[in-house]
Amino acid sequence: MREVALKGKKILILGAGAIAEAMIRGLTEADAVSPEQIVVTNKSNLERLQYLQETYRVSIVENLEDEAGSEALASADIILLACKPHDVANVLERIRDKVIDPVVLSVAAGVSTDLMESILGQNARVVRAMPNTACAVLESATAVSYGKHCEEETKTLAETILSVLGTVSVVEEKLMDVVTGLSGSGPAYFYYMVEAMQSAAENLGLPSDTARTLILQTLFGAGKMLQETHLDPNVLRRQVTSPNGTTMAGIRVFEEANFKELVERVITRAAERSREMGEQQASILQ
Ligand SMILES: NC(=O)C1=CN([C@@H]2O[C@H](COP(=O)(O)OP(=O)(O)OC[C@H]3O[C@@H](n4cnc5c(N)ncnc54)[C@H](OP(=O)(O)O)[C@@H]3O)[C@@H](O)[C@H]2O)C=CC1
Ligand SMILES: O=C(O)[C@@H]1CCC=N1
Repeated sequence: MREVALKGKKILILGAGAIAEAMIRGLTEADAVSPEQIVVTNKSNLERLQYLQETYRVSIVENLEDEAGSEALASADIILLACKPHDVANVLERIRDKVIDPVVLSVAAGVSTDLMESILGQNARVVRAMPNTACAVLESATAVSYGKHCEEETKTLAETILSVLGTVSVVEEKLMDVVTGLSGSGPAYFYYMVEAMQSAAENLGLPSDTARTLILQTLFGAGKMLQETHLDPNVLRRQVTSPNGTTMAGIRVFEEANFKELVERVITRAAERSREMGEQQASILQ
């Protein structure tokens, strides 16, 4: 089914940074898309393009204005927009007259389908997605919402690609900024926690390798417990928390520092930042 939907589709990726690489790696390693179906370009960093070409065997285009660039634009079935939010309007303006009705799948934080439609023309099929870098290992938590002109075929195509890379949740577009602050940025929150646990463990005398093994397996085990038992995290937490034991003592320190409130502030601020970046792009067009 997946092979049929993606078979022969040409994917042009505008942007060659962290998320583009994670998606390329996931799609090619899962064998969902062959490297010949993918063309990547960026603004100016040729070394980076060459690295992607050598690593994943994808094609690269240095300049969208030359013959190879024009050919890549005209033949693209899907344009994956993976540049920074502040480059989106400019990039879309440059390509709009050179593409032939592709599906535009944007992963840019904050940038609305309205904005993209207003640049590309009102019939453009525009998809706004928010994956995370775990695309690289096919474990992204991706959310998606659709522009006004996406019919079932476009939705199926987008969800087929994204579901290769992990889970896909369809959400109302007004929730995309929250999703961005939650699961788009989310891996970094867990990595930050791991960094903190690692340095605490080392400060308390554990060898670095041992600390890393213990922390990563604890993180992985907790995630698997949440997924496989379907129990509420609160229930699972209580199973670890013996009366008057070590966990209770540790959690009390979290509570004294208002940890839950802090996490809410973190996600609220990240969501707000997504909104701000979208508004900055919208204001350029006014
Ligand atoms: N990193 C993440 O975890 C996630 C990021 N995103 C979104 O993905 C997008 C990219 O993020 P990320 O990969 O981290 O960013 P990076 O800074 O790593 O990459 C940005 C890429 O965009 C390229 N670029 C800039 N201008 C143009 C242009 N005019 N035409 C083509 N390419 C261009 C840059 O090229 P050059 O190097 O030559 O300047 C670079 O390859 C952002 O919008 C972000 O919101 C979404 C989900 C997760
Ligand atoms: O930090 C960012 O802006 C991007 C969006 C989600 C994850 N990284």
